[in-house]
Amino acid sequence: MRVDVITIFPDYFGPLSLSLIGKARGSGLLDLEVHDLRTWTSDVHRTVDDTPYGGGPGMVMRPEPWGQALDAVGPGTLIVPSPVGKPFTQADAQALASLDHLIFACGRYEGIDQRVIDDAAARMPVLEVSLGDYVLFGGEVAVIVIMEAITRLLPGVLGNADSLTEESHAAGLLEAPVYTKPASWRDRDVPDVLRSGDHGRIARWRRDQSLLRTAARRPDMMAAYPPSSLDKADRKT
Ligand SMILES: COc1ccc2nc(C(=O)O)sc2c1
Repeated sequence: MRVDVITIFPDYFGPLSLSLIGKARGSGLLDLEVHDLRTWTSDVHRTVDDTPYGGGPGMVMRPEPWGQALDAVGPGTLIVPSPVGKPFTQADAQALASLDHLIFACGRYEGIDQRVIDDAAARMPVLEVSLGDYVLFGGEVAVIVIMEAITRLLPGVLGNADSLTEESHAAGLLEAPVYTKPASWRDRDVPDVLRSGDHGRIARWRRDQSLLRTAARRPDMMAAYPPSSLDKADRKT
């Protein structure tokens, strides 16, 4: 997968050289390049923003540098983290992980001139996404989160791909509690079923725990969880 990130703060992306993402880059599974938007400015002050038409607080990112930057690195699928974007989900991460070329545009200030998005949409798929109902300083942190969600889904990145099938949101439920040694810790014991060796019982216990957790913490996910799959899964275990 090829990924281009365009930002006025390239140093924000140091974390993408660490851990499993760093390894994915080193092994060639992920070809990631971070670009400084100011590369595509032409004035001595390398200006990327200006006052908003219609008045109002703050500054808006100018269209010219963005247009030239996207011409240079595109076409691909353009992802623009934004407070007005669609909520980013695990399903989005799974869909994006199957694509060949992603381009991330990191907004700052009050945002990017809308014509940049409209012009890009005439030449490539554009997704405006938000991480949640809160506002960050800019898109950079959102890109790091999205990149982590996508990269871990790339074949060969996670040592044990089985982790992907049981984890929260993968199957539409929150995952069950996890335990490791010691069997007793500060007078708290690991549930006996997990030490029983009875894989059928263990699978049923984990599923029940997932359903209880999801119902308690994420009723929205439960509402979206098709009853048919509840029956199917119960038949399986
Ligand atoms: C100006 O660019 C921004 C500003 C805030 C912001 N907040 C996001 C979020 O996902 O919460 S993405 C994003 C982009």
